[in-house]
Amino acid sequence: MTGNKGSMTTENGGPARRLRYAWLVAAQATLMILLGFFVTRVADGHWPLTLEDRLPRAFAEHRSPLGNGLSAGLSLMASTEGIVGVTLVCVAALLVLPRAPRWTEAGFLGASVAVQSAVFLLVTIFVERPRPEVPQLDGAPPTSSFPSGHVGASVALYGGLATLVLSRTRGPWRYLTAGVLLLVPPAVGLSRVYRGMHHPSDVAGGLLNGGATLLVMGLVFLYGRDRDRDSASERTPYGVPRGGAEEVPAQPGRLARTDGRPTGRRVVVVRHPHNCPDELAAQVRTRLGRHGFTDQRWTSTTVERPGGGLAEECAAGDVDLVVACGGDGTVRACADVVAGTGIPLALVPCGTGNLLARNLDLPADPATALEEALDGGDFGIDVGRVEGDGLPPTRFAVMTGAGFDAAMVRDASPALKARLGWVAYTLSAARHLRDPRMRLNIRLDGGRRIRRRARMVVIGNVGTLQGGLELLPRARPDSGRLEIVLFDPRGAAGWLAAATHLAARVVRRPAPAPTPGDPNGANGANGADVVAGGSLEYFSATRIEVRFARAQAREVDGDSMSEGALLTAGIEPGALRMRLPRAPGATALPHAPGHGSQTQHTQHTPHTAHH
Ligand SMILES: Nc1ncnc2c1ncn2[C@@H]1O[C@H](COP(=O)(O)OP(=O)(O)OP(=O)(O)O)[C@@H](O)[C@H]1O
Repeated sequence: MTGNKGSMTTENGGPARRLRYAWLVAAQATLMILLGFFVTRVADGHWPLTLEDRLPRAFAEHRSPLGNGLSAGLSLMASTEGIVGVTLVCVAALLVLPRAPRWTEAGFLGASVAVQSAVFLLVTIFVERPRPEVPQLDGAPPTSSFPSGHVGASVALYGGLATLVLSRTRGPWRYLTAGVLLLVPPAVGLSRVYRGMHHPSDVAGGLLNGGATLLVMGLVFLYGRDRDRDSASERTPYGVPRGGAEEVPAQPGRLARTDGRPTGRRVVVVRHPHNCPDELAAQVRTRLGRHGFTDQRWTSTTVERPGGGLAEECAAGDVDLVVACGGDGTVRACADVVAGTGIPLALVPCGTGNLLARNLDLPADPATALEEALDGGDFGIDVGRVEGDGLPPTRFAVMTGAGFDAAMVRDASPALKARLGWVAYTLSAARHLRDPRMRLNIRLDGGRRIRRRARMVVIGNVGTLQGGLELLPRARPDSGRLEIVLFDPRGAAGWLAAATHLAARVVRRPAPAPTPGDPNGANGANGADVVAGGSLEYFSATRIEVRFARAQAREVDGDSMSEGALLTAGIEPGALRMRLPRAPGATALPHAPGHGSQTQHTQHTPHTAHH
C-alpha cells in the first residue's frame, strides 16, 4: 500500500512538522479573544450591535411548538453529547470501513473538533458576555455568550465532514452531500438565537472560530499529507532518494530501479477530456514523472476515436506503459489496442461506472489508484471478444449484453451522467422495466441451441456492479471463461425475487455460486444454475452465441452499440497485461525483457481452481 511508505515518512516527520503549525492555533485563539474584546467592549452599544437583539426578541415573541422542537433537535445535534458521539462514530468509521484506515482524515476530523472546543473554552475565560435578555429555552451554561460553542463545534464537525467529502471523494453527489452538511452550522446558529441562548454576533464568532479551526487543521493534516506523500514518492521503497533525470543510469530504453526491477520510461496516457479534469491530469503527470516515466505522450479521446491516438503510438513502438484516464469505455478502447501486445495498462478510473477498476479492487480515488498500481506489478487478465451483425469484432474487459441493460445504457442522459454519475443509469433503467421480453436462443461452446425468453442477457469477464451487486457471482478476470446471465423476472413477484436474491448476496457476501453442472449446486437444464424462482439463469462458457428473434439494443463495456439480432463472444485468456497494486488472482508476470511489438501470453488460473 502506498500509504505504508507514506505513513512511514509521516510518522517520522509528521508530528514535528505539525508542531510547527501550533503557532497558528495560538494566533487563532488570540484573534478570537481580541474579537471578543472588540464585540463586548468596543462595538457594544454601537450600531449595528444595538440592533442585533431584535432577532432573539422577535423569536421569543413568536415561538411555536414546531419551532421549539426543531430548534431543540438542531441544538442537540451540536450539543457536547451530540458532537462527541457523531465525531467518535465518524472517526471509527474512517478507521474501520475503508480498506486501509484513514488516519489522516480521522486525525483531521478529531483534531478539528478538539481544537475548536479548546479555543472556544479559552476565549470564554477572557471574554465575558451575558446572554440575550429574553426567556431562554435551555439552561444557560456558565460560559460567556461569545462565541457560540454549539455553532463553532458544528462548523468543526459538519464543516470538517464536508471538507472530507469534497476533498476525498468523487462524483457529483459529493456537492449535494457537502451542501447538506454545510447547512447544519447556520441552522444550528439560527436555533441558538431562536432559543434565546445567543446574540447573532455570538453565532458569527462561532462560525469564525469553527472556520478558522478547519483552515488550520486542513493545513496541518490534509495539505500536510500531500506534502508527505510527495516527499515520500521522491524516495524508493527503501528510502533511497530517487534519481532525477540527470542521475538516471545511461541505459537506453529502460531505467533500473534501486529495488532491482526494471521500469519503463515511455508512457502513453489516453485521456477522456470530460472525465479527467486538468487537476487530475496534472496529478497523473506528476506521479508518472516521479515513477520514471519522463517521456509522456498524451492523447485525448473523441466520440469517433475512444482510444485517441493510442494505436498509432503503439505502432510506432517502444511504449512501456499505457494509462487509461476515463471510464470503462476508455479502458475498453485501450484494451482493444494493447491486449496481446505485452504492453501493460494502468487505470485512472474517472468515468461513471469504472466497473473494471471496482472488480480489480482499485482505490476509488483515481490518482491513488494509479499511484498504488505504479508501486505494484504486472498481472495478466482475460479479455472478451464480441462481434455480431453490424457489430465489428471488438474486445471488452467488463461485460457485453443485450436487452434491458443495453437500453438503459443507450438512454442514460449524458447531462444526467455528468451531474449524477451512475444514478443516471438507475433513472434510465426505471424507464425500461416494462420493456417486452426478448425471444432468443443461446449456444455455448458449440453445443446445442437453448431456447429462452429473457429481458436481458449479460456476458461478463467480471461480475460486480455498483454497490457490490454481484450480477455474475462466478466471474473472475483470470478464470479463462465468460459467465452469462439471463435475466427474466416475471411479474412483480419475479422482480421481487430477483432483487431479493441479488441484495442478499450483497449483504451476506456469500461463497461463490455453484459451478454449472455441479451436482451440488446446478438445478437447471443444460448445466445452468437457476435461482430466484427462475428469474436468473447462469451459464459459463468460453464461446457463446446468442441469437435474438428481433434486433435488440446491445452494449459493450457500458458503451451503446448498434441494434442487432446476434452476439458472438469468446475469451482471450490472460491477454491483457495490467499494472495493478496486487494480483486479481492471476499469476504475476515476469517483466518482459523488451516489449512494444512482442506478444505476452500469461498464465491464468484455471477456472476450476475457483470453485
Ligand atoms: N471527447 C469526447 N467527448 C464526448 N464523448 C466522448 C469523448 N471521448 C470519448 N467519448 C465517449 O465517452 C464514452 C466513453 O466514456 P467512458 O467510458 O470513459 O466514461 P463513462 O461512460 O463516463 O464511464 P463508465 O464507462 O465507467 O460508466 C464513449 O462512448 C466515447 O464515445
